[in-house]
Formats: sequence, structure tokens, C-alpha cells
Amino acid sequence: MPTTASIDLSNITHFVVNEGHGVKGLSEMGLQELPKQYIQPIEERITTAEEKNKHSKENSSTNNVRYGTSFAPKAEKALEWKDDPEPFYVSDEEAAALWPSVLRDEALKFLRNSEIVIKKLLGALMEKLNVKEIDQTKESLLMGSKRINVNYYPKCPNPELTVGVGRHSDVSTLTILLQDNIGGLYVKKFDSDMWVHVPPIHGALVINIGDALQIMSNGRYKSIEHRVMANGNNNRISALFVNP
Ligand SMILES: O=C(O)CCC(=O)C(=O)O
Ligand SMILES: [Fe+2]
Repeated sequence: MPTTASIDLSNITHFVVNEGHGVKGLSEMGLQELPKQYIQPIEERITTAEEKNKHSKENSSTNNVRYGTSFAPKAEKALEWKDDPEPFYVSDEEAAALWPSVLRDEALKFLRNSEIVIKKLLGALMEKLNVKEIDQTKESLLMGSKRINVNYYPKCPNPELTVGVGRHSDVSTLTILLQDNIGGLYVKKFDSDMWVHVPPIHGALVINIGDALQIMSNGRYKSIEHRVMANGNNNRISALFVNP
């Protein structure tokens, strides 16, 4: 189980890569255990069309589970070159009933471990704002809701014509991101137009401060714009815990 007891917060102001520090368990647990289905080449993934269709925006039996894809132009107008199931957590019962079975167990494990990390990080970040104790009745507001994204970016024949994910900031308090070893995530340098690559580091998580934390901290912590480039040579996968 991950702990963050020894996290050095001196560098945490916006988007950082933070290696080790006891969250290693989570990152090691992460990507290699995600269902093989999510790391297959696109041609093989076509066999999962039925499952995708079941969870598409139009057909999903709940708003809490959606399969976003850029490969069904009718269902999805976005031009991004990715597939991303986005289960939103309400309860174990609902997850058992409605989440795609192919990722349910791993996604729930990732969600639980991420929650522990986020709780500790938020506690420490709040302490830096002189909030010594978080009122238990308000903690859930700070923690937000719970969503997992599993982003799959297939190799793209014309990467110069599209993007993996367009520039945006996350609505979350904190996002926990596990990326594989391909790379392609860029963050916009604060107060500048420069984009900086976030290198994949084995055993490291990327922790992103989102809009909610920027608002709650009166701008002391900055939510930062980021984007993912499309890749002409490799498939890429990332998994995110977001608390919008
Ligand atoms: O895939 C990534 O590295 C980042 C994806 C992202 O920013 C998002 O899904 O909000
Ligand atoms: Fe993002």
C-alpha cells in the first residue's frame, strides 16, 4: 500500500514529476497490470467494438460509464487520436454492475490506491496553506468525485494532422497519472508559450494540480495547461485518477 510520509513538497507548485517517495507501489502496480486489451494494436482492438458500443455515449445505460473514442466519428466529434473509457465511481455495486468488466478490477484497485495518495498529498498541500486540520465533514468536498481514465493512443499515420489530447487543464483537485514508456505529454511553462516534455520515468507518477485546487488555494497552487502529441511510431497508454 503506498504511503507518502516522506514527500518533499518544496517543489510542488504546479505540474511535477515526483519520483519514488513511497508512491512507488502504486506506479509499479499500474500500467503493466492494465488489461491487455488496452495495449493491443488498433486492428486487434476492433474486435472489442461490441463492448465499446455498449458503453458509448449514445448507448451506455448510465452517465457514469462512457467510452470516448475518436474512432467512431458518428458518436464522437472530437478529433483527438485516442480511445478512453472513463468510469466514474459511485459505488462498488454500480461498478460491479456497469463498469466494463475488462478493466473493472484494475481500475478499482488503481482508484483505491490513488485515493490514499491524494488524501496524503492534499493534507500536506493544505498544511502549506496553514490549514492544520481538515474538517472531516468537508473532506469529501476537497477530495471531489472519483473518475478513472484509461487513455489509449494508437500509432497515428499522420501525427502532424492531429493530437493525442488537445491543450487543456484538468478540472480536478489533483490528477494522478501513470504513463507508459513512450512519452508525448507536454506541459505549458507557466507564463510562457513554451511546452515542456514530461519524460516517462519508470516507477514515477505524474501529479497534476487541477483547476479545483487552484481555485481553493486562491491561485497559490497553479493548474497548468498540458497536451499529448499524437505518435507516428508507437501506441501509447496512460491511466489517470481524476477527482473532478
Ligand atoms: O495521457 C496523458 O499523459 C495525459 C492525458 C490527460 O491530460 C487527460 O486525460 O486529462
Ligand atoms: Fe489532462
